[in-house]
Amino acid sequence: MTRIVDVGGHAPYRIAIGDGLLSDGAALASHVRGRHAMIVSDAHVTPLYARGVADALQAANPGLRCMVTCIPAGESAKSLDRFAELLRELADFGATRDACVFALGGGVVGDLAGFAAACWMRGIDCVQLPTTLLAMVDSSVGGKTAVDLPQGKNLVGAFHLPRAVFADTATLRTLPDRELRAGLAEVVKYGAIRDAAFLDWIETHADALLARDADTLAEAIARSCAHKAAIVERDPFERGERALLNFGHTFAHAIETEQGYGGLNHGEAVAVGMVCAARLSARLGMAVADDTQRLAALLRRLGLPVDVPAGLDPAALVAHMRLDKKAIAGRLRFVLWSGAGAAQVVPDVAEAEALAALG
Ligand SMILES: O=C(O)C(=O)C[C@@H](O)[C@H](O)[C@H](O)COP(=O)(O)O
Ligand SMILES: [Zn+2]
Repeated sequence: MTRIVDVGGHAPYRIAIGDGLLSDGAALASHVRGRHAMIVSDAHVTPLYARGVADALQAANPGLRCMVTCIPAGESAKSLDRFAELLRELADFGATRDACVFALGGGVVGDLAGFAAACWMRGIDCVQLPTTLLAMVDSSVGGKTAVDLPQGKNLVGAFHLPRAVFADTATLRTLPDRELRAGLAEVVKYGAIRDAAFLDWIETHADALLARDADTLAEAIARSCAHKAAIVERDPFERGERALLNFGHTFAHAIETEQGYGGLNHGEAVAVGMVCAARLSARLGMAVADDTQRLAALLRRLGLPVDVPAGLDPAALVAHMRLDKKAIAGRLRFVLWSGAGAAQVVPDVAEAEALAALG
């Protein structure tokens, strides 16, 4: 069974979630307007799925020229250097404005390939083919594309909506456990910020999610995508409510940056960040400490970290937070929590409070 989530707005597109979608060459090829398809993938995913996608595309459209380009696995590939390399490859490939980039992989591939598609000839089509849970429930949807700088995560990027998203849930069978858990952190985020019943559901289904029960995972993906779609179609450029999707991310990005993108992965950092944000909310009187305990307990149960890694300099973390994209006029803004299902953006949080929330 394929689940569909439609994302409305000025350039609507469809998210398809189901088993075997990467083999559906006709569906994939229907999004290619011209003759060039570049499949961008990483060193883990390329050997598993890239040839299959290229063959499926070519079988559906024999006139198509397909190329596969492979980037190193891991967050450090989300760099300006890799970005420039992809642009050079698009040039060598002779990609014209009707070319299509297929981003086959996790969040790093999606963000990097999406950014290259956003910039090549001022914007070409991009189809997202997420192969990690995190990319399926979050990064492949909504059009945020970016690379990191040593000074901060996702600091250079563009909003560039995908033409379509195909989440082939068969790929989750080969996903390392750590990556599965990272994706669950973003799933928990949706329950935390806007759906108390979904948070209950995650608690009830935690074991099934960890055991990769196919139906339970597909339901979690579809419900997460529906939440994200509802927000990004109303606020594609993060002028308002989209910032709620950044719950936990001010702390998370600071940790990822301070660790040089080689420590916690994004989902793990978001887990820690959400607990810090919940603690901060309790300190500011918005939430009760029990809610923080409940969130931390669920994340722990899902195998995620909840404490800031030892040895990180709190002052350095706060310095990174000042370059957060939500900050205004140098003042810290956080997405804070009022308990299950409710969050809001709070401007001008005192540095001392942010420091204390690190735990
Ligand atoms: O789509 C969004 O909006 C989000 O904030 C979702 C986040 O989970 C995601 O990590 C996003 O890439 C963070 O964006 P940033 O603007 O904080 O760099
Ligand atoms: Zn995130």
